[in-house]
Amino acid sequence: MERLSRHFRGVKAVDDVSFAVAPGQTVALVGPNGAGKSTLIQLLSGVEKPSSGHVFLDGRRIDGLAPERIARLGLGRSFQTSRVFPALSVWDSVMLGTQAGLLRRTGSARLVDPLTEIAGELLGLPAWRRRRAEAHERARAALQRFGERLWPRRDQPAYSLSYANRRRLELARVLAARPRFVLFDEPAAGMNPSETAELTDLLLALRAEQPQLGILVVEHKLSLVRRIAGHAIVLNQGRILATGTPAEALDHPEVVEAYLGRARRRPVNSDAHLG
Ligand SMILES: Nc1ncnc2c1ncn2[C@@H]1O[C@H](COP(=O)(O)OP(=O)(O)OP(=O)(O)O)[C@@H](O)[C@H]1O
Repeated sequence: MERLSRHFRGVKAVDDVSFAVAPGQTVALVGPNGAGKSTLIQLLSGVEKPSSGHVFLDGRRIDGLAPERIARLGLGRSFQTSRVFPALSVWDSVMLGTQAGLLRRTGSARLVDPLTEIAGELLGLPAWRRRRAEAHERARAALQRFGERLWPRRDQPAYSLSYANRRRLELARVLAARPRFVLFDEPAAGMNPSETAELTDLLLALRAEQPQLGILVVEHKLSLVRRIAGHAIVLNQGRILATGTPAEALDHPEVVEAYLGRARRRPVNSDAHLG
């Protein structure tokens, strides 16, 4: 993103921010409440439009595009609160997630064309059967990534899942699209320390399996940030306050002074909560 800003009636939520995430890089975005992290994710995923500045994906400007178009170009995102429909089954929720990835390949202009879908299903067209088999495979892989957490519950409605499993389902939905870049908005929010450690291991495994995946993760839990991110960016009042390795950025004197006063008195590897 280049000189990206978003102002809301005088509030500079994001103010002249520029940085890049390369394929294979994991970047953490941290900062206190109200720093502008969520607004930045909204801008990158097309939900909000910038007041000024640009967003590029593979050198192509995407800041004017609709969110579903951006998703189809290979930029997936999770939401702070799960976006899966409560009444849908776990399986159907993840099947929905497969659509962006499959349509990216076919280049279809629409997310789902209902008439084609119905005709394909009724007639059992070969192309439709292939696409469906591929969607099944992606959904299965995305759910099984979470071990026994989601797969045995695939026929249950999403509302019956525990809180942590609903968060996992949100990530499975994103990963089922096989994005090339992902934006994770507080994936560990509300998780206890052992759930957070499990999620950290899962993200490390994901990175090992997909070494070209670019990840931008907003997270308050510094234990996760320190383990998975190669690079950290600290935002404060919409602007970049510090960047570097997580150790450099988080231990930067200004950051420590402003936000980690409490955490500094705790062991360094504690699950300090920034903000
Ligand atoms: N739609 C909006 N209208 C007006 N102000 C907004 C809007 N969205 C965000 N803001 C303001 O922009 C600033 C940045 O908010 P944002 O939610 O991006 O911060 P954040 O770093 O994600 O915080 P948190 O960690 O609490 O999620 C805040 O002052 C917020 O009140």
